[in-house]
Amino acid sequence: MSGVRTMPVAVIIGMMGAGKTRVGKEVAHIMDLPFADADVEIEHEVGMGIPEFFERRGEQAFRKVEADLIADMLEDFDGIFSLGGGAPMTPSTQRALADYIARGGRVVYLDADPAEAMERANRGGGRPMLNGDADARWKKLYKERDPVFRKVANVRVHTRGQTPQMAARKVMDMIRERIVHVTGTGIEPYDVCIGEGTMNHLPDVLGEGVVRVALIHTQPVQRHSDHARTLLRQAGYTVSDIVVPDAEAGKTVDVANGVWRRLGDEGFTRSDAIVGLGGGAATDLAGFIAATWMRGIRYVNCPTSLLAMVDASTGGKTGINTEAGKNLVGSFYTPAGVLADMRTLATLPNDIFIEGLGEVAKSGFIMDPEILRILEDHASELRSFDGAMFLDSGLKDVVAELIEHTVGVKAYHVSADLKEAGLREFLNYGHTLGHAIEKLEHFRWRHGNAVAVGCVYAAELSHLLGYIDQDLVDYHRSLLGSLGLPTSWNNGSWSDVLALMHRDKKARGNKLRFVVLESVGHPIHLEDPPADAVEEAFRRIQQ
Ligand SMILES: NC(=O)c1ccc[n+]([C@@H]2O[C@H](COP(=O)([O-])OP(=O)(O)OC[C@H]3O[C@@H](n4cnc5c(N)ncnc54)[C@H](O)[C@@H]3O)[C@@H](O)[C@H]2O)c1
Ligand SMILES: O=C(O)C(=O)C[C@@H](O)[C@H](O)[C@H](O)COP(=O)(O)O
Repeated sequence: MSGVRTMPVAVIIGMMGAGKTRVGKEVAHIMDLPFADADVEIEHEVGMGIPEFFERRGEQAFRKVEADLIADMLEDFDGIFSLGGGAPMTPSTQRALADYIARGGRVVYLDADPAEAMERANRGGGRPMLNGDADARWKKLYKERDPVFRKVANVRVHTRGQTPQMAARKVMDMIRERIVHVTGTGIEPYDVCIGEGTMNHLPDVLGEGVVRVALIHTQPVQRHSDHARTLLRQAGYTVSDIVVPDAEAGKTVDVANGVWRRLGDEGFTRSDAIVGLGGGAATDLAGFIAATWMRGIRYVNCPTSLLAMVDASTGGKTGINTEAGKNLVGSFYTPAGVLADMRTLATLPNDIFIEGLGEVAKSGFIMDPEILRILEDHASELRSFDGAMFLDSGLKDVVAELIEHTVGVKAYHVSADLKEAGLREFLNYGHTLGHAIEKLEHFRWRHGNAVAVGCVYAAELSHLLGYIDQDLVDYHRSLLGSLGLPTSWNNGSWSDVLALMHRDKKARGNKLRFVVLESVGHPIHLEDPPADAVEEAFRRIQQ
């Protein structure tokens, strides 16, 4: 073994005949990686074929050699590694795979159609585990192994009816996925899956108990909702397609009422589910419907805007706007999963992409300087985002990295403080003024743009009170400006702004509360700051 600790890019498991070797080789070929098959490695090591080894030494001896070899390869092989069908049944291998996953590994369960796999497994013979009535043996083994495979794998790929090339593409997309795990007190753990084709996981995330699915989406994302509907119908769900008014026009009590009526008319029960697909407005509404229908049913978010991917779809803040203000009615209600399918970004207009960078930068300011570095390094490419070119460009990896980091910041705060008793308020950096701007602009200003101005305002306030120096205020303006985000606003009176800031959810009684920075990555709560500083900071963002 070499001194440097390395590990496979992916480990492929599955039943005999699932295509582990064929598909694994194809994945390795496309990704330009080495491929190893545990059975072939074992044959080299023991100097004979597996049937002969079984016959001479028995299954127990074989499993011991197999487990030792797998343990070594999990520490020392940097490619695609396919395991024999029975390997994951050995407890020490299960532990080694769990450790590999904990180190960031991907254990892919290649879940083939039983008839196809059985037919392939029987071809050519040479499988000691299928001696006798091969079909009956295969079925028995499947019954024992399938639940274990599901447990030990963190990626499951269905290959029914697919050519090895198609299955390999699917595996590749899935092993390239980035997954952020959200957990914490009061949270049923769930994953945010980021990558190309993550929407394909919808049936797995919804699960088997669900019968009807309400697919809530807006018209501009029709192409993506068509795809989701097809996936859901293929998986056997009864799908109600619910198109809601676009953007903030969808986050109203009238729209919510219309959706509740549809759910009632179509017989939605507690075992049914909601899928929210679209920008943050659609996922906020869908989550709110899920939280309120029968006091809470399962929901999955499929965010399609950058902002929804990095922020709105995760964390369980659901809600609508009312006459009183933005997001003042809602609930904390956690999704069963979030599928951020980067393919959907191919149709995203440039201005809506840029808006999303407002929340990305906010997350950098409050916690993760790496986000700020990536934004600085790629500002001009990000600013020129073009959906039509995006998936074939190098920007794709940059954006995936930004999404993963930003969701990580969100998950950290949400995991520690789901109901926003303190720490989670830091995610609201820039929002006290931001929400007021949105309301005064009758929601024609985009959320992320308003948050960008709000961050500059918070920086000015922090500087006026002596927490940060002018350089950091200037940095806010230059970074946000370089991304194409606004840094000033001059379209409303101070008294209107102040009144709305008093309705912010962070306010207590007559006292305003803000989130400000002490330095990058160190936000603090600012309670009841002096009125003249609060107003002077506003004057400074008017220019
Ligand atoms: N719940 C939370 O934690 C949270 C966090 C941040 C923001 N939000 C909310 O999210 C909303 C803002 O989200 P947003 O910026 O996504 O705005 P949005 O939902 O209004 O979407 C912006 C526009 O882009 C369209 N769109 C989205 N994806 C598209 C795609 N792939 N192709 C083409 N068009 C697409 C939408 O239909 C809409 O017209 C606000 O209501 C904000 O309050 C909520
Ligand atoms: O998740 C949170 O908590 C946030 O504050 C994230 C914000 O970026 C987001 O805009 C959220 O919708 C604002 O929530 P609100 O409670 O201020 O309405």
